[in-house]
Amino acid sequence: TQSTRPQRILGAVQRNATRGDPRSVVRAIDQYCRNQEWAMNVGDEKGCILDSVVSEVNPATVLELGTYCGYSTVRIASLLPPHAKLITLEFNPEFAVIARQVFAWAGLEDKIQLVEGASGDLIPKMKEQFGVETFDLVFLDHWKDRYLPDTKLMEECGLLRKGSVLLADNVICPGAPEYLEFVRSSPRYESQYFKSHLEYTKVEDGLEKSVFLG
Ligand SMILES: O=C(NC/C=C/[C@H]1O[C@@H](n2cnc3cncnc32)[C@H](O)[C@@H]1O)c1cc([N+](=O)[O-])cc(O)c1O
Ligand SMILES: [Mg+2]
Repeated sequence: TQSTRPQRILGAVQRNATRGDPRSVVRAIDQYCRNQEWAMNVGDEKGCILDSVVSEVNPATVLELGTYCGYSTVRIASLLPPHAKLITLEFNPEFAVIARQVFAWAGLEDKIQLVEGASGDLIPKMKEQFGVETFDLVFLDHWKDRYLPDTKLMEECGLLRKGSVLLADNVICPGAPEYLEFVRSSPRYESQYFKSHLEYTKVEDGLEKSVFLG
């Protein structure tokens, strides 16, 4: 039977990456998606911006919305301090199965908690079910029309504190216009645009970093 794109990405990791070496997993996925088959990973160019924001924030608690194959999850987790926690939400069970194997190959299972379900349902349960107070960093990379409603939901659920950083992928392509308008005009956020390119292409895209001011 025909394999799926996530299955082929996992195959590229298992063939080309070194077990327990997260950076080799990231490199294997980038090489496969640049040379063989495009996929919606944040990619190597925007990934460097992601790395710099993660290093600057040095978060103890991270929330990722939209795991897909786990490329950005591995990229973030590989930079976290020893006792930091990364929770990633994914509602497609097939993608979750692949992502868990990618985390295992990278040797990062202990740092990453993948929770299967829809962000809109899971965000209100974060405190009670997952013992989270607030998130130091949130990486938004799920359906673009969910960025704004989920941000408002995180605020309402008290999951953001003064200084929490939201980092959103694809604010230009495919685009998240309502989200961008909100974080750039709201007095409760200090926003900054990092211009880059859509993964593995020359098309403009970028990341928007928004600090919650409380
Ligand atoms: O569409 C894009 N991303 C959507 C990502 C979606 C991923 O997040 C999950 N998800 C969605 N809502 C969810 C709610 N809750 C949990 N998981 C969820 C989906 O099951 C998928 O694994 C995209 C598209 C392009 N592009 O060039 O077309 C480029 C990119 O970088 C992209 O990120
Ligand atoms: Mg993306």
